[in-house]
Amino acid sequence: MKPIVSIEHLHKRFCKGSVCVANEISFTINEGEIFSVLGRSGSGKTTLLRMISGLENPDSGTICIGNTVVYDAKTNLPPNQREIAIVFQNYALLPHLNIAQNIAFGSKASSEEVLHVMQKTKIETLSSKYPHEISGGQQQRVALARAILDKPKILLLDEPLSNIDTELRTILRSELKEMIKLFGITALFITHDKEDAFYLSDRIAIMDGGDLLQIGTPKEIYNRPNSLYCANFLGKINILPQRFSQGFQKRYCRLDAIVLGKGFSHQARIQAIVFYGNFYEITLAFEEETLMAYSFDDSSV
Ligand SMILES: Nc1ncnc2c1ncn2[C@@H]1O[C@H](COP(=O)(O)OP(=O)(O)OP(=O)(O)O)[C@@H](O)[C@H]1O
Repeated sequence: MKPIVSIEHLHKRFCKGSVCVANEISFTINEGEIFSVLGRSGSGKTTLLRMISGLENPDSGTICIGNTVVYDAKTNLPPNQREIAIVFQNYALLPHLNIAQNIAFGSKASSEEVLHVMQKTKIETLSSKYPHEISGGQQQRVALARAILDKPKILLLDEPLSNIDTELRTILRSELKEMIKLFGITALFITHDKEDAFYLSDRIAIMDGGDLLQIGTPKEIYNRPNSLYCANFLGKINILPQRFSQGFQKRYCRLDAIVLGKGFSHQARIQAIVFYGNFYEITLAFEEETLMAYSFDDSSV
């Protein structure tokens, strides 16, 4: 796999050194990959994206995009020389320009290339409309068309699905993935939403307090979290008491890893049952501890 973005030992502190937002971060993003940085608010995701794009200066480290060093101790290329494109949360379309003008704005692309990208993103019929006259989904496609027109090496997506209601979000998310894969774009997606990250990503990096805690495929980080923080962050877990952890390699396990009624031979009192529609969440009380499990089977509840 060919790395398109390589970050080495990226370091950044704010507020005269008191807030660390990037702590010696190193990772690569491969060609054609959707790579997500997932973390809680304030974990440093946006600052990382801003440093890659050249909108924020790191304190130290190296950033390479394609074969070009865009930042190191001696280099600091401005955003327009980094071969990047950014899609912001609100899409940042210019209200006084029509859709075709919005897409072509600031680009050296020919009118044929603008038309081609509009056809590919299925927005050619919106050409003379203005941003306020089109839907949220169409706005996303316009923002994407504008971003990919100049064939950036990396597309940076800064929480584009935030503040959108659940129903539309699901549609936009699937369109976003379809478009990115259709154009073979390499993308860095910043998000605090686990479901979005799982849906969109080839690999996910979990970030907290300026640290990159774990990088892996969605399955790897869900099934083999490398810390209690990552395990907890991605879904509910049980921290296993010693007597249950016999036979398990791990100290903790996910609720869906416990199958009730099949060889589960410990005496327990059912403390709570919560019905979630397609499954139950059951809290079992033992003598000294509680354990939570999911059941997808009405007969065991
Ligand atoms: N220009 C700045 N000056 C001082 N502190 C800043 C600055 N920008 C960000 N911070 C602080 O750095 C930390 C990380 O901010 P950042 O916006 O990168 O986090 P985030 O994970 O993207 O959060 P969110 O999802 O809320 O945007 C926060 O504590 C924030 O208050």
